[in-house]
Amino acid sequence: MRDWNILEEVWQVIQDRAEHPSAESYVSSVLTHRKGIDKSLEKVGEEAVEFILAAKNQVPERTVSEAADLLFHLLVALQASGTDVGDVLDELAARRK
Ligand SMILES: N=c1c2ncn([C@@H]3O[C@H](COP(=O)(O)OP(=O)(O)OP(=O)(O)O)[C@@H](O)[C@H]3O)c2ncn1[C@@H]1O[C@H](COP(=O)(O)O)[C@@H](O)[C@H]1O
Repeated sequence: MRDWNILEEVWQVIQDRAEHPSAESYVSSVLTHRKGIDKSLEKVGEEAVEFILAAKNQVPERTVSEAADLLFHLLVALQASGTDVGDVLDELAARRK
C-alpha cells in the first residue's frame, strides 16, 4: 500500500506557508504573488499541459514527474482559492457507488 499521507503532509506545509510566509519558500512566493490567485491557476494550467504531453508521448518518468507537479500545484491553487482539500475528499467519497 502506497503512502497517501504524503498528500496530507504537503497540504499541511502549504497551510503553514500561507499562515507564515517565508522569503525562501516557493509556496509562499506563489501565494503572495503580485498576480494573486492567477499565479497558482496559471501553474495548474501549465502543469496540466506538461502532464498531458508526457502521457500522450508515453514518457513514463516524465509522466510521473509532471503528475506530481500537477497535484502539488492543484493543492496550492486550492489554498489560494480558500478551498479546503477536506471538502474535495468528501466530494469524492460522496460519489462512491
Ligand atoms: N512538492 C513541491 C514542489 N513541486 C514542485 N515545486 C517547485 O515548483 C516550481 C515550479 O517549477 P517550474 O519549472 O514549473 O517553474 P519555474 O519557472 O521555476 O517557476 P514559476 O515562476 O513558473 O512558478 C519549482 O521551483 C519547483 O521546485 C515544489 N515546491 C515545493 N513542494 C513541496 O512544498 C513544500 C514546501 O516548499 P517551500 O514552500 O519551497 O518551502 C516542500 O517541502 C515540498 O514538499
